[in-house]
Amino acid sequence: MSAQLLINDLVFGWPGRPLFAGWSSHVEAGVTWLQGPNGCGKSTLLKLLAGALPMAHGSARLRLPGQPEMQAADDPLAWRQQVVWSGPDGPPFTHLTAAEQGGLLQQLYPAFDAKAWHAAVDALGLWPALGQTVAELSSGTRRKVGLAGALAIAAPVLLLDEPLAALDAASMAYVRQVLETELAAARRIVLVVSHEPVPASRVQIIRAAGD
Ligand SMILES: Nc1ncnc2c1ncn2[C@@H]1O[C@H](COP(=O)(O)OP(=O)(O)OP(=O)(O)O)[C@@H](O)[C@H]1O
Repeated sequence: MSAQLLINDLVFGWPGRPLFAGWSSHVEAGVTWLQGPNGCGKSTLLKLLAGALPMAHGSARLRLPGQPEMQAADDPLAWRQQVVWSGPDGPPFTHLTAAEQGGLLQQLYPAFDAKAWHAAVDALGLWPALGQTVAELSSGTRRKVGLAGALAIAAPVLLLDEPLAALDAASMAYVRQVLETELAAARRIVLVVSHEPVPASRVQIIRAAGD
């Protein structure tokens, strides 16, 4: 059995904007590309799955080979160590340098892989940025620091929100190559929200409730 993410009866909306009204899905290992019109709730869905937003109702469960099933709500810390999210704004602690971000992730995530961090830093051209605080970096470089961190954690679930947006051509090619590798390995679950084409095993279309 490979990794499986099961979303059951998800209900969530923002005030005046219902998004999910009892939505269920079953995500297998491999790269799944989430598509849908602007504002349908793709980014919100990734935040819900990351545990950064509470569901109004429903559940997210993770099945990993040889391990007991986990539920997001049961142990939020354990969930976050298995489910890594990278958003378009870069890492949250902007007073830390890019190098310190790597150090922080190493302490937080047992699955942090220092070699993969250095490979991502190299490929994304981040060496000159390592000594600067995230707040001092351009928005594109900030995103790259967040992305390098997420790609360095060998967690069973990786959630990428617009990983290609605002990247230079070389960095885009690197992210696509990482996704190709994930596709070939198909060992973990990678969910990607992107308006740019990404290599993927399957596409899932999202529509907001009521649209
Ligand atoms: N923090 C928030 N507070 C209130 N409403 C929000 C918040 N975040 C998102 N929304 C609303 O929820 C809806 C879905 O937003 P979301 O960013 O998840 O959509 P999306 O499908 O990722 O859109 P896009 O393709 O434009 O990036 C939008 O109508 C948005 O305005």
